Amino acid sequence: MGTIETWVKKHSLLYTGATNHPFIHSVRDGTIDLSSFKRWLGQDYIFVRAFVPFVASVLLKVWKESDESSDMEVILGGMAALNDELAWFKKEASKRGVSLSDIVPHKANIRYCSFLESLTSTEVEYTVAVTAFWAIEAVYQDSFAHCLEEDSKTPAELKETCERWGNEAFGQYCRSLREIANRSLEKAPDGVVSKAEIVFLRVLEHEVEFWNMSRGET
Ligand SMILES: Cc1ncc(CNC=O)c(N)n1
Repeated sequence: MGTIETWVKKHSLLYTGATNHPFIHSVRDGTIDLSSFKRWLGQDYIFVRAFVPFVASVLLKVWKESDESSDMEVILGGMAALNDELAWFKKEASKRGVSLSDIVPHKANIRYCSFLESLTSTEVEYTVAVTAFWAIEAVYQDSFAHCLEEDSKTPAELKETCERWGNEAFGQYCRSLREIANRSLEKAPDGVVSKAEIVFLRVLEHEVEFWNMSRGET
């Protein structure tokens, strides 16, 4: 078992809080209201726009710090997928009558985006950044995969959204990121491993806050 799997077990309460949030339950059982979904959509578009430069910073670190050449391809693949994703947000927003240019970022979103920006610093080690990258992607994969399970009652018009992150290919990509993070953590000094664990926990907290915000609770 890798370090990441150990941390997911050790912090299972928080991990489950982020991946089995009431927002996701409401998608899964079909009780979500349209206003929450639209709020999530607009805010997540803003988040993803901040996520792109974060991934760019990970790409820079992989080039400078990683000794495994396949790492770059996985991260570059993730980056390329974000181009598609931004186009999807625009299409989805226009379909639902959400004007993306008028979205005001919520406080929880601003805090999360600032946290991402802090991780772009050259002072932040590749190991720490790639752990955060894995965690951010994994929370969405696990969350939306729940909405596609056999017994889920996800409304037909939300299936496409859930498939975006809940699909098997995205699951495989997350496992590749986890392997990359695990291998990097294995070689890292204790101080860096401790920092990565804290960053992992911060990501989970921000994700919980993001779902809370999407429910209109903050
Ligand atoms: C708040 C949040 N966390 C993770 C993701 C998934 N990564 C890229 O799309 C996302 N879109 N939004």
